[in-house]
Amino acid sequence: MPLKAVILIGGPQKGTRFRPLSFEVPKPLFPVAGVPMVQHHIEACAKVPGMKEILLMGFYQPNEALSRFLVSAQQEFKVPIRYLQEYAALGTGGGIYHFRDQILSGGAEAFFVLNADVCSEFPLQEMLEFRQQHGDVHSFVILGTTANRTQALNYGCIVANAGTQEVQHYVEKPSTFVSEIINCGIYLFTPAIFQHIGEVFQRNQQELALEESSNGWQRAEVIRLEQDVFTALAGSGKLYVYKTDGFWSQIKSAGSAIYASRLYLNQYSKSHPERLAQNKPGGPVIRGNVYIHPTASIDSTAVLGPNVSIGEGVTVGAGVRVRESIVLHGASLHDHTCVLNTIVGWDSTIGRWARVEGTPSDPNPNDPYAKIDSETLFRDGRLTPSITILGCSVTIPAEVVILNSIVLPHKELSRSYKNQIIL
Ligand SMILES: Nc1nc2c(ncn2[C@@H]2O[C@H](COP(=O)(O)OP(=O)(O)O[C@H]3O[C@H](CO)[C@@H](O)[C@H](O)[C@@H]3O)[C@@H](O)[C@H]2O)c(=O)[nH]1
Repeated sequence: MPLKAVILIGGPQKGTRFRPLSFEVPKPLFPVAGVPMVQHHIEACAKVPGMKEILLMGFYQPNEALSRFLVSAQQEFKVPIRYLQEYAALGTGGGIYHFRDQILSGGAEAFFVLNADVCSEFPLQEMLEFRQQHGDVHSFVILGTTANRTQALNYGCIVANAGTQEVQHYVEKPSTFVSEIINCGIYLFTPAIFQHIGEVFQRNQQELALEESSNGWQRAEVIRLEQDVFTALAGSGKLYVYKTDGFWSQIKSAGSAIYASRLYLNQYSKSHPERLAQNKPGGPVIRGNVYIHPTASIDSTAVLGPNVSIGEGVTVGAGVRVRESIVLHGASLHDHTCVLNTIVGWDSTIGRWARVEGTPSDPNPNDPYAKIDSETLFRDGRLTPSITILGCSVTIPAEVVILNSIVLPHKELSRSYKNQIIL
């Protein structure tokens, strides 16, 4: 069956919780477990038999980093990959409606839509099989997972028929409890979805025609898949939920990128064992799952892991300790530095014996359904302790301690800092 996939990558003003990291590279290209965030999506889509094309859709200005990524991903996964740029943020449903002809070109009978800012096992084949078995082949499928009662409120909530899994109610980010089954932001649609989105478009247009406004047509094109389409489809016999027990997490904040890295590194032991560093004579000590880019230079007395990703051209000196961290390309960790729960930005330097440490925001390990909280930066007017982030080209002097801080790009620090945003 000819299939396509659309990955919703959003645009620049979103992803503010990702600052200062999103200054340098669009968030969808931020490396998670050693590869750009959306490469995990692309790899999963490319594996599905019949996948004809993968479309990245967003309102980023196409830039060199994005184009280079698309070219290399096409070669690696042997499937056409294109970027479709929205002229403005059209919402999660507006973009796919605007570009519907491109999505359906070549006779696609069904297509996946995936939010870029999630990490998952992407059980796409299972979603196809589920649709085959339940409902009819014309139905739409949402990937769902279980959350705890409080955290569910931060997601789209789904009430489904226990037998058929047909969606009966859909409420986006409800203010009171609706269901523990949440929307993972991964969907399987048929071309018929465009009739439903089209109805919303027409209604928007009629409503806006009554207002005096010159950009009415443009605003009618802004459509939210969740509130505008799913809520209306619930109970109509067309929308189903396929529940997964596989790993899944949102990637909203920088802290959740470290958590997502851990989930993907874990998966590598099955899917990409070659990407996991091994303990070798004369090599650094590896604890748990660690990714090291082949061009990185690591001293044999360094101790790395668990959950560490080391980028291209990074140098790690003698006696360095790194745990639960992402070190981006070109960074340099001088002898005996200690880096914990931190993202070290591109080309940053940490002086010898310095300690750079953050506080993890991991989900409660005693609750199997807990998700990571991508909380706001401030609570009660204070910076909440979270992972430490060094923007690109930051210089940390020798022998200082940087704790729970966010350092903006190109800063040269001269002393220790604790719980601060360093502008
Ligand atoms: N192309 C494009 N993409 C967009 C736009 N707006 C958002 N996106 C992309 O769509 C995805 C969803 O983003 P949000 O609109 O910020 O929603 P959310 O708070 O992440 O919630 C959504 O995802 C949850 C799962 O992670 C769901 O639980 C929830 O129901 C909803 O679908 C992200 O990958 C984002 O980049 C847009 O105008 N255009």
